[in-house]
Amino acid sequence: MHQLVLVRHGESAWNKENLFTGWTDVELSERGEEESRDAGRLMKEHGFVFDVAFTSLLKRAVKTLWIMLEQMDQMWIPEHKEWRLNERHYGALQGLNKAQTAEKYGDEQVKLWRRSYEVRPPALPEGDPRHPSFDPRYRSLHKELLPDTECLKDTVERVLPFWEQQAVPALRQGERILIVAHGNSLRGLIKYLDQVSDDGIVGLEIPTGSPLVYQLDHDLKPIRHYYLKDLAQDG
Ligand SMILES: O=C(O)[C@H](O)COP(=O)(O)O
Repeated sequence: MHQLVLVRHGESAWNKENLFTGWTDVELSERGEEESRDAGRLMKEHGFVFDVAFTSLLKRAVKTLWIMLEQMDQMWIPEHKEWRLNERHYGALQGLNKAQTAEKYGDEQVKLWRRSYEVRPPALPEGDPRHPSFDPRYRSLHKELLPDTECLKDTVERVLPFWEQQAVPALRQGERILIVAHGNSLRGLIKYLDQVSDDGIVGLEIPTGSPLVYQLDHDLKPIRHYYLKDLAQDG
């Protein structure tokens, strides 16, 4: 059996303000830092030990990882920062308030943008300074890889190469891995792991800062998954 733990970053400053975030690089809120400490303590209490960690290039995920590793006294393990684990790119919606956007475009349209599989939000305008091509952290990537908007399908398609080329080899070597990412990049990975349908994924929500444990069989197929908080509550 293989161990995989997925954690969505703790609450961010823009989660708190209910703003579309995507690739915007925002800090954790104080609550998000507390969630991260609690998650690290919980994993330590349950004896979780990791051999390698993966996270995105966005500080809300990186800091969540660091805070949890510090609580577990495992800051020494190798960590890999992967653009492919970044949150789904929300295009021109980034920075807009979700409630105000729903008032302007309607709840149904916003739900489609947020939770459907193949509906992309409006793209960033050409030359928008927020485009990833202006961000030095992506300078080594071919421009056609850099999104100006993404639907969940797009996100799945850029997360899966990470899964196949980075996570699978580590798991097959018996390494216990921790992945700290984002609500939608994790929805995309979970869709693949659990073979969730395009319709079924609409209802899947990932809470912030809550370790989700996957037990995988020899073929890396999920045997079971559970939130560690639920296990703790069940005693
Ligand atoms: O990018 C964001 O706005 C959040 O991280 C996730 O937003 P969502 O839950 O609206 O997809």
